[in-house]
Parts: sequence; structure tokens; C-alpha cells
Amino acid sequence: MSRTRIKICGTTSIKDALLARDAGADAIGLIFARSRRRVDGPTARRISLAVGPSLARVGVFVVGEEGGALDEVLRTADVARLSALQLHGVSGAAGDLYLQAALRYYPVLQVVRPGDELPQPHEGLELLFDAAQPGSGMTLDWQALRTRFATGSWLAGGLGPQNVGQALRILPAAGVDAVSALEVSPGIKDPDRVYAFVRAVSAAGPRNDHE
Ligand SMILES: O=C(O)c1ccccc1N[C@@H]1O[C@H](COP(=O)(O)O)[C@@H](O)[C@H]1O
Repeated sequence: MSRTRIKICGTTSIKDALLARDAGADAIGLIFARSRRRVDGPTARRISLAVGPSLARVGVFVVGEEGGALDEVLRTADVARLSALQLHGVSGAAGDLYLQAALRYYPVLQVVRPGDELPQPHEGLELLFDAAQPGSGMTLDWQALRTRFATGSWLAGGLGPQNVGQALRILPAAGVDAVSALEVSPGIKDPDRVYAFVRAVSAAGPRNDHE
């Protein structure tokens, strides 16, 4: 039995990073892609250094967008003192080469949208199932995902305190990731919702990896 990991994404300030850590999250997401929650490298670095060693810092990038070329991603990751990369838009043979190169430097959460082909397994790679428009609060069809939800995968897409328990009863996610349901406005967290989200994940209990 394992505890479900929690990532609070779209963190833009030290205050919200400490909030996520103190509420009991395992990771924060720092978005470098085009977004209302975007942070720059120096800001992300200040956040990473402020939270201490026990909270993971996941950098969110969209491959194929400005700033998504591998050399730029690695430069940003170094400046921002990231512990892992979250990669959107990795697909096809070129995507697999990109992924293998990225995995030489950082563990990767590869984003899979409904309808995407499942990537080959690689050491250091975990999958994150998300909606077609990341950060939009759209939920996935959890029942429809059951047959392709690989063990060890993460779940995102419109998760919040009100529905994460139900999602975890349907899908044995290794981790859950949320943004828009935890905010007062884009990039600004609502402490009550962050704490309620962590409580709801804990209340769902540990998952059985052998189901
Ligand atoms: O949140 C964004 O603005 C964003 C922009 C570009 C790529 C990813 C983004 N966020 C990701 O969206 C999902 C969940 O979002 P939500 O809870 O449905 O609002 C999560 O993986 C974020 O990392």
C-alpha cells in the first residue's frame, strides 16, 4: 500500500510554495510554459531555495513552444534548481529522442492527453494523465481511463477538494496534481482549498498497487 503523492502546480511565490509544503504536498509545479501562472528562472530559483530539500520542484514545459527546446529547458532547470521536468507535447519518434535526452539529466513526468499513444517505459519516466487544455480545470473521464491508466501514473485535470476522492476511488493514481481549483485567481493559491485538497487525498487512503 502506498500514499498518494500530491503536486500543487502553478506556484508563483515563496508564500504559496511554503503553503503547499506546510499543508503536506510532495511537490510544487513551476510553470515556464505560456500561462497566466508563468514564472521566470530567477523567481523560480528563489522559490526552490526557500522551500528546503524535502519539497520537489517540478518545472512545467511545453515542447514545441518558445522555451521548450531541450537546451533551453535544461538551462532553465539549472537556474531554477528543479528536481524534475513535466513535459507537455512530447510525441512521435522525435519526441522519444527528446525524452531520452532529457532523462539523462532529470526525472520526467510526461503528460498524456486523452487519445495520445502511451509512451514506451523508460527509467526515470512517470506518466501524468491530463486534459487536453492543461490548467483549464477540465476533468477527464476517469471511468474511460481505467483500461489505459498504467500503474505508477499521476492524474491531473480539474482536480480539487470536491472531486479528488472520487477520482482516486476509480483510478489508483500514484500522484495527483491540481492548479485551478486551488486558486483565488490565476497564480494565487487559496490556503483553505490547498489544505482541503491535501486532506481529501489523505482521506481517500493509501492505494493498493497490486489491484
Ligand atoms: O496551469 C497552466 O496554466 C498550465 C499551462 C501550461 C501547461 C500546463 C499547465 N498546468 C497544468 O495543468 C494541469 C492541471 O490543471 P487544472 O488542475 O485542471 O487546472 C497540471 O498538470 C498543471 O501542471
